[in-house]
Parts: sequence; structure tokens; C-alpha cells
Amino acid sequence: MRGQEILNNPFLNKGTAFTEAEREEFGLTGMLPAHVQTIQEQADQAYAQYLTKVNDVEKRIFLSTLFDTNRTLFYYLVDQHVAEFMPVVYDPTIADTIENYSALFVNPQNAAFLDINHPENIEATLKNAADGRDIKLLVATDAEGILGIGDWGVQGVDIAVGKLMVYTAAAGIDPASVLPVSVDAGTNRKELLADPLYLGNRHERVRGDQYFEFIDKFVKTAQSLFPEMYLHFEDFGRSTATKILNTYKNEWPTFNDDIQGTGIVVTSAVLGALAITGEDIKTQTYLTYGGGLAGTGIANRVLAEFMQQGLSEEEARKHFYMVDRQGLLFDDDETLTPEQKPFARSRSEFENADELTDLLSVVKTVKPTVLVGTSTNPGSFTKEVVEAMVANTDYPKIFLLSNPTKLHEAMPDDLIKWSDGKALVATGVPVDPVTASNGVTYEIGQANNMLVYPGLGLGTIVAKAKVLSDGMISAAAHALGGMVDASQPGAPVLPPVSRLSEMSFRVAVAVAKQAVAEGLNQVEIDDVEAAVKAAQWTPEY
Ligand SMILES: NC(=O)c1ccc[n+]([C@@H]2O[C@H](COP(=O)([O-])OP(=O)(O)OC[C@H]3O[C@@H](n4cnc5c(N)ncnc54)[C@H](O)[C@@H]3O)[C@@H](O)[C@H]2O)c1
Ligand SMILES: O=C(O)C[C@H](O)C(=O)O
Ligand SMILES: [Mn+2]
Repeated sequence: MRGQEILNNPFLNKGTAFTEAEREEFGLTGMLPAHVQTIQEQADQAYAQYLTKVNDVEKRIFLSTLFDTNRTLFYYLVDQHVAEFMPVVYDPTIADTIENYSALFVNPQNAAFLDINHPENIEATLKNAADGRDIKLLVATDAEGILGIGDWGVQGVDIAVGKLMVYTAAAGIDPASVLPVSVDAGTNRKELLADPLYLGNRHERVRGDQYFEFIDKFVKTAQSLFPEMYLHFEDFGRSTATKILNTYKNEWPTFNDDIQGTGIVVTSAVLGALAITGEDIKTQTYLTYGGGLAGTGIANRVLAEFMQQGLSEEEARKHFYMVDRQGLLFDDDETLTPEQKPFARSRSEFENADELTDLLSVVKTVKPTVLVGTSTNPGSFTKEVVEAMVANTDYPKIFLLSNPTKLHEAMPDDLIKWSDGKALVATGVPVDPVTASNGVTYEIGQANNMLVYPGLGLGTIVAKAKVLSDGMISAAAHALGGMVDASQPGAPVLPPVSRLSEMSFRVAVAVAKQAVAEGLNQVEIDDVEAAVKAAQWTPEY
């Protein structure tokens, strides 16, 4: 590759940082202004431009352009402003760019666009998008359930690109080894089907055998092209995601972020909260509000933690309740999903079973100490709900997982106010600290799977693990322990995003060690820490 081709290749381009010798060697003589910049000078200049952008969408577009032009500089800059940039390149701003993807489109960003109508093109598509790169990590989405904002068809590709940005920024996954994948199976969003700018397939979602056969062909083709791949599924729908995960998880390293990643981070948040309050997990009563992919995925992981801490499955299940649209879930309900069924209770347990159709009645009756919102129903954790929780515990743990911000079940300042500073709060996206009337400033932990999925992927890739095992997932959930400062009044239940690299490293090491302990590693590792470090890419020329 020479000249213009290099300047147009974001994996190779250094822009004005090409030295004189490089300019000569690569046929770039005279193609750049004379002064050779350092990467720090480029980063300072880019950051100054970034600051002139008037809103977060403009900021994200600016950073995306940098990403499209020069990936090394992009990650160098992100590294210097990680906590500031995450809400811009990732959640919540990404929700806005997904909703406007077709209108804003300028660059396919090296994604593979798989078209359900052309299964015969899967191999060519993956090869073209990989362009000879050695792919180790794929993030695939069919965008049926983007965050909490629903079905966005091909526009959801941004979430695959964004999650991969986080993988590199957090865990140092080599950006040349990753591939974002859009599975365009159509969309059921009428506005998109009617939008002349819409860039995806303009038909309703393909379902059933044709859909699953397409996914199967994609997974198998990707596996044969990229035998070392770690396959991350993101934002698939409630009716397909578990089935897809279960089909492949015992064959190859396969991960569903919404089910497993979220399960890990909320388990970490529960453990962080217990470290602060000094309570035993076995004294906790856990209520899920919104029993979808994330809600059931989290409940299963926290349940596994109860069992790891000594309870039988039967005993542990007694601590769990689940509410969905219909109210508390009961086992005589024929509309339950397969994932909800194990969490459904028997009506005979309650004298007032027929009244348990709303969150407040359920909270008053089952007396939860942990309340986790994955409902996409904003404002549902009302003052009455919080007061009912406080009536039964001095340490109400209330986690607002529904993203983006506008979908949070409550706002943290209200939770702190309504609970007189008792609530231990976490949110899916970053929020400002809250100073309560007692003068304590509460830092709000960010219960977003971004705290764990980058390290989980890195650890699995470093170990070349055959599969991603339950033990590896559990190890990840424990890896953040010790990073919460339990002695500090108002301490967050999870470590701050400013420590994202450290968290990712810890998770990667714990996961790779567990893979080795289970004999799942397909490569010899003597020193796991050293192996993880050696595998990390750093943004430098
Ligand atoms: N913070 C994180 O890391 C993280 C991770 C995954 C998902 N999430 C968020 O969790 C939310 C749910 O995601 P998902 O993938 O589980 O979606 P999903 O569609 O699978 O689940 C949502 C569930 O909420 C239920 N629900 C809807 N309205 C309700 C209401 N009024 N009362 C009770 N239940 C109601 C639905 O019936 C469904 O079962 C989204 O907002 C998503 O952004 C956050
Ligand atoms: O993407 C996120 O911010 C977290 C999560 O995977 C979600 O779907 O909300
Ligand atoms: Mn998601």
C-alpha cells in the first residue's frame, strides 16, 4: 500500500505524524504539510476541536470521523479522556446516533452488513469487511432490542461499532482484530420502513427457520474464517437471544452481553453494596422489575452467587421474585417466557395474590432488599415504592439499569431524597453525584456491562479458551471485589469508570486464570498477568 491508499486506511494512517523518512518510503512526499506533528500535538489539536462541538451528538460525530480517519489517534485521545468520552462514543449518546443513523451516514466503519435475503453472500461479506485482518473478536447485532429503545434495523450497527470502541479503550483489544457485524433481518419499526432515507432492508423482520438458518450460516462461516474468534451478541430480541446463545455456547467462545455481561456487573454491584453495608447475601430478598433478557440474565447470575455462598438452589430461589407487565409472575401464567418460568411463584404462597399486579403492592408484600429495574419503564420506581422498601430495610439497594437515561426507572437524586440517604443506587449510564440533605455526597456507580465485557473478552482471547464457561463468568463477577471503598461515606457500589482500564485488566486476568484452572485454555500460559499485558494493544505510532 502506498500514498493515498495509506492515508485512507484508518488502521495505517498517521496523518501529519508521518515522519520524513516514512513519507519518502510510503510515497507520501508532498501529500502532507511540511511540519511533522507528534501524536500528543495531534491529540491536543483534536481535543480543542472536540470542545467546540455544541452537543453530544456533534461530539460523537467528530470523534467518529477521527475514528474513520486514524484509529491510533482516536484511541490515544480516548485514553486521555475515558470517563468524559464514554457517554459520548457509547451510551447514552449512541442511542441518538442509532435513531438517526441513516440520516447521518457517512462511513460504513469497517462493519460487515449481512443481508438476510442473501445468505450466499455471508462469506464474501465477512471476508470483504475483514480485508485480510486477523479477526479475533466479533460483535454482532440484529438490533431487535437496542438498549431499551427497541427495533432499529440496520441502524443498530452503531451499537456493534460502539461496543468495540469500548473493548479497545478499556481492555486494549487490537482494533485491527475486531469486526462489527450487522445482521439485517428487516425491521418492524414502521417509521423506518416508511423513511426514504432508511438504509436497511425495507421489510418486516424475517422470523422462524429462515432467520435461525441465516444465523447458523453466519456463525459457522465466521468460525471457519476466524477460528480464534470470540463472538459477542448484542441487543438481539427477547425471543431469539437465549436460543442463539444456547446453540453455540458449548461449542465456541460465545457471549451474550445483555444476558451474561449485565448479570456479571449487577452481581458485582450487589457484592459491592454488601461490602459497604456489611450484610450477608443470604439475608437479601431480590426483586426483578422487567423480566426480559437482562432481567432474567441478571437474576440467574445473582442466584448462582447465592448458591456459591452456600444455599441450595431450592433455598436460593425463595429469595427471588420477578415482576413484568402483568405484575408478580405466577406459575399458572401461560404467557411466561422460558427464562421467566423458573422465577415464577405459586399463588398459594400469598393471601393477596390477586392484588399483586403492580410494583408497589409487590414491594409491600415481598419486602425486597434489592430492586433491579430492567423494564424500560421510566418513573416506575416512585416515592411510594422507595418508602415501602425503606420500611423493610435500612439498606435498600436500587439499581436502575434501563438505558438510555430517559428510560431509568427513577432518577438517583430522588431515590436518595426519598430514602433519606439510605438507598445504595447504581445506574446504567453515568449520572452526577448527589449531595443529600445530610451533607453526604453520594457517588453513583455505573452498572453498565461495559465494566466487565472488555476484560471478559480479553481474558478469553488470551487463554484461547475453548468456550466461555460459567466458572469464567463467575470469576469476572468477583474480579471487581476490593475495588469498592467501603469505608467512604457515600461510596459507589461499583468502581468509577475512570478506572475502566484497571477493571478490565483485573477481569481479564481472573477470567484467563479460571480458563486455565478448568483446562479450557488452548495455549500454555505460565504467567497470566504477563500474558494479558503482552496481548494488550497500545495506541502509539
Ligand atoms: N445497564 C446495562 O448494562 C444494561 C444491560 C442490558 C440491558 N439494559 C437495559 O435493560 C432494559 C431491558 O433490556 P432487555 O434487553 O432486557 O429488554 P427486554 O425487552 O428483553 O426486556 C424488557 C422487559 O421489561 C418488561 N416490561 C416492559 N414494560 C414493563 C412495565 N411497564 N412493567 C414491568 N415490566 C415491563 C417487558 O415485558 C420485558 O420482559 C433496556 O432499557 C436496556 O437498555 C441495561
Ligand atoms: O449498551 C449499553 O449501554 C448496555 C446494555 O447492553 C444495554 O443494552 O442497555
Ligand atoms: Mn445491550
